[in-house]
Amino acid sequence: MSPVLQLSSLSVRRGECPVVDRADLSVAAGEFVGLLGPNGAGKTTLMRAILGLLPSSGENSLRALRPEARARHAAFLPQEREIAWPMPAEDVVALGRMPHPAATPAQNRAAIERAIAEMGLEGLRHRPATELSGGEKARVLIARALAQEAPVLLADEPTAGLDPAAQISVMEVFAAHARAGGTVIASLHDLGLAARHCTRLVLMARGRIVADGAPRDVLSPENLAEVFHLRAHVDWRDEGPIFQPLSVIGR
Ligand SMILES: Nc1ncnc2c1ncn2[C@@H]1O[C@H](COP(=O)(O)OP(=O)(O)OP(=O)(O)O)[C@@H](O)[C@H]1O
Repeated sequence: MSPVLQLSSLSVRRGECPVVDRADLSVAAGEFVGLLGPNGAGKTTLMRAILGLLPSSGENSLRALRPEARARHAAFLPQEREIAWPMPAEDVVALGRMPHPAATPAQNRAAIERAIAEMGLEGLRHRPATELSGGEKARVLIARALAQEAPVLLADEPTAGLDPAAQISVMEVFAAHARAGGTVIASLHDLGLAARHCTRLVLMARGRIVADGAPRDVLSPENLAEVFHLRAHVDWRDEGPIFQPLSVIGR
């Protein structure tokens, strides 16, 4: 299957330092990729570079698209959960339709309603978005990204600040998006959620991709120790892995 995103030797420099260092990545339709790595590993920088929000060198298939086409191809959930205007939550979700000027009102309404339902926002839709809690705002912004109906969804820490049930719901919505032929790349710090829901994990450390593959291979005891400085209990059960960080090592 041809990739929906292809990076070759993608690098981003901040001053003298490469903060993303020669990243090679090929992602196909149907994949739910968990982007992992400790704080400062380069996950946000990589996602922003993929979207053309930061200058980068190397090859990036999205860069070939004009900005309007890129916005239809890839939606982005930024790490910051800021909503500046006191507009109703459903109007924030509707902003996801901006890259679709040729869509009919019915198409727009259907996409907005789907996103509101997927994020369980029916009871919040008329509330001013600025008055919502942190987790509620996060769900509104995820719904905005879903309403964009882009085949590729890049989400920067989508589960941060969400209660456990909301975290699982978001991961299930993303997994369903991938099963329906979309592609999701989400940076995650919860290794258990990543192992349980993602089809593939990409592990970054100091700007480099150091492991890429099935959750069981990427979350090896060696990678947990060397990259995360963690000793953990991982039980790879049939119903899904159970992951428990136990202690910090070698730091
Ligand atoms: N504007 C900037 N100027 C200089 N260095 C920066 C800038 N933005 C980010 N960096 C550095 O780039 C590195 C990668 O940052 P990035 O935000 O991509 O990491 P991350 O993996 O997303 O981390 P986290 O898990 O903490 O969100 C970090 O060392 C960070 O300090």
